Amino acid sequence: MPLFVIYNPVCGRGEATRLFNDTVIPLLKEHGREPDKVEVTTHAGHAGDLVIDFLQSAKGPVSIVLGSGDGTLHEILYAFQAARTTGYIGDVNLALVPCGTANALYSSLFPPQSADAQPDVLLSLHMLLSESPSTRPLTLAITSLEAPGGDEPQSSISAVVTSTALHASILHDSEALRAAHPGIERFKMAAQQNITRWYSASVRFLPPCSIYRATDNQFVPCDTTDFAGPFVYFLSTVNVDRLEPFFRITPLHAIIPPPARPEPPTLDVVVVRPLRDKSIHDNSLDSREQFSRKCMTVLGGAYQDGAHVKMTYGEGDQVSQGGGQGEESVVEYIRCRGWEWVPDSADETAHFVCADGEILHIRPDGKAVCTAVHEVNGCSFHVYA
Ligand SMILES: Nc1ncnc2c1ncn2[C@@H]1O[C@H](COP(=O)(O)OP(=O)(O)OP(=O)(O)O)[C@@H](O)[C@H]1O
Repeated sequence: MPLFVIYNPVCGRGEATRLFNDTVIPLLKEHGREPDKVEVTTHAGHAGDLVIDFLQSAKGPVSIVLGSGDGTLHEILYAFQAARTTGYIGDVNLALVPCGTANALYSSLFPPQSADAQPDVLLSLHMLLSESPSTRPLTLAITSLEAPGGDEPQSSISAVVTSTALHASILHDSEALRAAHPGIERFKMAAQQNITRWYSASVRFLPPCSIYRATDNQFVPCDTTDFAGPFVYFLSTVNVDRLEPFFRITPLHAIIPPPARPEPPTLDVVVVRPLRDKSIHDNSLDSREQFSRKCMTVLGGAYQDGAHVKMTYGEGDQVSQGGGQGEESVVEYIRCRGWEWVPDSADETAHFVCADGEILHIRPDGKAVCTAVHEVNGCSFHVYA
């Protein structure tokens, strides 16, 4: 199978060049796998062009060793989506070498054992080099931004996360902090800036659609697929149970995995709506500050191995950890084929959508429609794991 090696020299802490020259390429050669091509990205968007160029010369399935974070993978998928016809129909098999900041996909496939242990970044590559390599198919999420006026919708694609509300605002604001804070602390700083904000929008989930019931630890059919706002948190993932090695925001993806192909692909969605809290009666600053404290506790549960999915509204200001019978869960955890997010025209910040770190803007009176798919333009993606 043709082998392409590509890495982003500036992602994460800028260590990919050393890792590839000292370790990855020598390891491939030791195993008799001389790459057909080795490329280094030189600018944003370059990875997509390089991969499409390589595939145009390939006849069948290819293997790609990708040294990057999730953003570079997003660019490759985006290039496939934008190209419409790449001339290539087949499988792309990726060996991920995590070099980025968050590495959500890699750390979901290979969860770290402890925060102290140095992560092994070569596990996907070792699988490619093993005698019987196995791969897992990726589900992709296509987001279309539709607006009145008949213009062709703008669209994007994710292999990790598609979000609105707090998470999209955090990603939007954290870009401005990237130069001064290259590590993941910039996400926490941006979270502080946005934690009291509520987002006015309505949502429709696309079937099949089920909701997690913590009391008996299973998904059950949704009573309704229409959710009214305001929202604090609205985030969907594919392929991952975490966005950082220890931020396990959609843990059920791993604990109760979605059905395998040929079943329709699904997204896992985490929703927090403040007006479900019986102690909140209005959207005054006091109420938003009161709710923000609960929200921090609940989202902090993602750092405790995904404990947030079982948290319930307790007495007054309290959030209960385990959740008692009859207590309302704070998080609504939905598994569905897709969703439509319709922001209120007056709420500017509700118009941001994040697709694997790329920030999209819903146009006035428009909406975002996100749908899970198995392939893009005749091509399906797999990762060695
Ligand atoms: N040579 C380059 N110079 C500047 N930017 C580049 C270059 N090559 C790629 N890029 C850009 O770097 C961005 C960041 O890369 P990537 O997302 O892979 O890493 P990250 O942001 O550090 O990690 P993560 O996405 O896991 O948080 C990509 O979106 C890409 O556009």
